[in-house]
Amino acid sequence: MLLLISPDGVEEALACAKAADHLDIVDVKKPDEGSLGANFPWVIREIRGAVPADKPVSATVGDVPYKPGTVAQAALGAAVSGATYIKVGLYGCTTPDQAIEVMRGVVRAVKDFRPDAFVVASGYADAHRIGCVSPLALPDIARRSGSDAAMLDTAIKDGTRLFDHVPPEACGEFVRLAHDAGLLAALAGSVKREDLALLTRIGTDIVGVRGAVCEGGDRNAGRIQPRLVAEFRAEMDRHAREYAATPAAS
Ligand SMILES: O=C[C@H](O)COP(=O)(O)O
Repeated sequence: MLLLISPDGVEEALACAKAADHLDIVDVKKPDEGSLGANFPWVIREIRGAVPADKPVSATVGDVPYKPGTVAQAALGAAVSGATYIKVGLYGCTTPDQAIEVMRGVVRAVKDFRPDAFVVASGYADAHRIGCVSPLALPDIARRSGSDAAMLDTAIKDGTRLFDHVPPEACGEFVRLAHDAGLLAALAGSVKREDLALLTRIGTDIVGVRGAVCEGGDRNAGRIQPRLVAEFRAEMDRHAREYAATPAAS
């Protein structure tokens, strides 16, 4: 399982750089603009320059409306700024067809510019609270749009977590559907260390985290701490080892 950490700017990206041995992807976002809030192009560029070259930089394009042209152009902006993982939160899409249309535009805009870029179609575990496409529709949306991964995060950061909205068995189904479609499965949403055993067992490819590696577990007031990133990673590795040793894993 890969560890994706979401700094809110250059200062926190430097904290990620200090913990670079313990994480896999640095995901630039602007949490005060929403769950997948987009940051400025110059911030993405500066972060690309600040983290080790072998660590991919991801950028969120926002909790986007159903406006395919607007979103495609924003996604290209993130790619031009140096992000090679482009994450789109399909907040304003109420049907799978709308979501596919948005993601097709993103895939074309990004891959015409950079064919090896990795496009992530993200929905929300708490879609029922905001009226967007349902979580289990995401793998098919990602497949039919030519995206590389399907993701779930939580839209409303009120202390509820991924598994509060999509129970582990349904997350397992999400992962299976993504894998059957040839995609990676990414899961996030106030994930804590105690969720790692289940996330490992269901075959999650990427876990996305912010709050759990911020001081006091506070994704807004706390700052990312390299020590907490290292501890989170150690816990991931422990679960990976334990799971690999169980008969179910073979
Ligand atoms: O992409 C991952 C998100 O930043 C998760 O943030 P969170 O762990 O605070 O919910």
